[in-house]
Amino acid sequence: MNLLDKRSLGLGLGAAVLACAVLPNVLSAYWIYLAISAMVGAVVMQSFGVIVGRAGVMSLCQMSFAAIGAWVVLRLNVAGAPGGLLVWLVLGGLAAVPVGVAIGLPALRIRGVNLAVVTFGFAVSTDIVLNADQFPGAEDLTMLERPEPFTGDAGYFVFTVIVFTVIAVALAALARTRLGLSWYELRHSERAAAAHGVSVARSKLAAFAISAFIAGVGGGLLAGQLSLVVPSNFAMGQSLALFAVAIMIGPHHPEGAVLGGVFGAVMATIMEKAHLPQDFGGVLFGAGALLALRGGMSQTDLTRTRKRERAARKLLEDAAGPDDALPAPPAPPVRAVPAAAPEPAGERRPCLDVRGLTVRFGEVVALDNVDLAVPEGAVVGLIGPNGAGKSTFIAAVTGFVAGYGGTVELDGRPLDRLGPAPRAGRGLRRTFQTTAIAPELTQYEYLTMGAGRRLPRAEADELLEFFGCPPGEAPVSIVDAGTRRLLDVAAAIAARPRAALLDEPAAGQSAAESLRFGARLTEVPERFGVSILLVEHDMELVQATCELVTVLDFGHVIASGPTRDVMDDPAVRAAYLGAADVPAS
Ligand SMILES: Nc1ncnc2c1ncn2[C@@H]1O[C@H](COP(=O)(O)OP(=O)(O)OP(=O)(O)O)[C@@H](O)[C@H]1O
Repeated sequence: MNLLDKRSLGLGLGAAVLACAVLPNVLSAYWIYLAISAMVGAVVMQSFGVIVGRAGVMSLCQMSFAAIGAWVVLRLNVAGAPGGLLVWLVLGGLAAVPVGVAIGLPALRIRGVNLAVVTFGFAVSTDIVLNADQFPGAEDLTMLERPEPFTGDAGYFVFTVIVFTVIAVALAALARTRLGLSWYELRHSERAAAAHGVSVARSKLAAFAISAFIAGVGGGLLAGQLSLVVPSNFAMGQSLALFAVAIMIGPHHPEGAVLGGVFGAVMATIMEKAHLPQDFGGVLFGAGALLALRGGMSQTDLTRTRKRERAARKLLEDAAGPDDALPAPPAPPVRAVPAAAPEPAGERRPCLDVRGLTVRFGEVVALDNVDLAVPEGAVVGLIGPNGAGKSTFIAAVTGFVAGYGGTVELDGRPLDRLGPAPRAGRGLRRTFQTTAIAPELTQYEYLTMGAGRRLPRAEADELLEFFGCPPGEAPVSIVDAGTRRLLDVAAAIAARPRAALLDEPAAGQSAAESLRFGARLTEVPERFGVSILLVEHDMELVQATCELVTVLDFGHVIASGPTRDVMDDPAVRAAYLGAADVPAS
């Protein structure tokens, strides 16, 4: 846990203790009631924080999950079930989970506005069902028994703060796990998450399940507050308004969840005092959400990211000394061939073996019967003009193209029936031409994500230094585009795959940086045990780095073999490189 996280946790726990000690003694009964409403709202906000704030999924039915939790708690109360409110809250949350998973299933195929429509449809259906009957206990006015010593309103406020804090601590711990980090990745790019071996389906369903559980607990807490709840407590309009608050504030951070809860609780009072219709509050939330969407970040994300950036900049300045902005990365010597190559690459066992790869996009034949092998411990180049099929090759080999012809084998095992995440799990990693790294993550977190395991600091530091990236505490948001590509490569290598397929990793770098990167790349097989396929337009980099090269043109292999031979091939020079562009070999 870094210093900022520790400080945030300490501050949060301190604030919770202070709120419990002070507020019940200074607030009037009316304001204590509102404070309970704010904390109940904050718990529901935490559920938005998981699904909307972290996973970036547009869910408009969180109040429906809350209604399930409330219903279960009230039913257990009426039945006089053992355990009391605390146990009933957990059962209410658990009852919402299968429904959350069922609602999450369409999210595996659809996203964005279409998914929002599906979840809103569920909210509407729940509204209809709830209005058809009363909540348990409403008919004979059965009051809900709160647990000792939280029976009074002041005590119940403390109870809600405790529940909120327990969930906040659990979520903070979860945020540091692979699942928690994968939600941030999903929010920015499902493809990038899959390339890191994340099962997008499992990760999304887990987000729905956990957020439904928390919303169910929130609904149960509301039942504990009111005893007699009515369908309008969970109306679809509430889900919509709270969704807007979530987008605006960012309830995936505890302070955002509390702020959202407070807004929800006091907005009606503020509107009343301002002689405005209550629905006007929803309009304000909507306007705030639009502003946040335009800015690309919620308010709490913005505040936290700025704080992290300030701390990281200071770290960088301290590391660089007075004269340099960034520490100069060590420059390993340029070598054309890995030192440990025991025999020419062409004669070594292929680690990745692709045979007869054919990909069609409608009438376009992007790849036609392409053979390519990456020998164990080699750096192999794949070059060709724009549109030749290089990125398609990487996409198909790593499982991002459904229905290709030919075979892909890693260490002799066929991968053709597997999707991207299992292929990554088997040891086949890739990077993308356009990086989509979540800017909220630190570099350490991103490397952990890529590694797919707990990454010791020393190992992460070694990787970052090796690829010339800033210190690991630096958030991705302050890392420039060129360095992000290197970070992407470092994250792929962190997984220690058998082979990494790199799509133009040096794009946007100066000639000197590119050569320095190439020098590092030649060391990768020996140092990290990873064979490399390098797609590049920079011919100097390819010549300095690759033992073997394959040239594609219009989806066909026009040459393949040792780099020097291929570069000297008149057909290659004529068809692609243009003799003048090729440095003399
Ligand atoms: N999803 C797609 N749908 C339809 N056509 C596609 C798709 N992806 C790629 N293509 C086509 O396949 C061909 C190969 O494209 P690809 O992006 O693989 O080339 P490339 O060699 O990587 O080019 P560049 O160097 O510009 O990245 C092009 O004609 C392209 O228009």
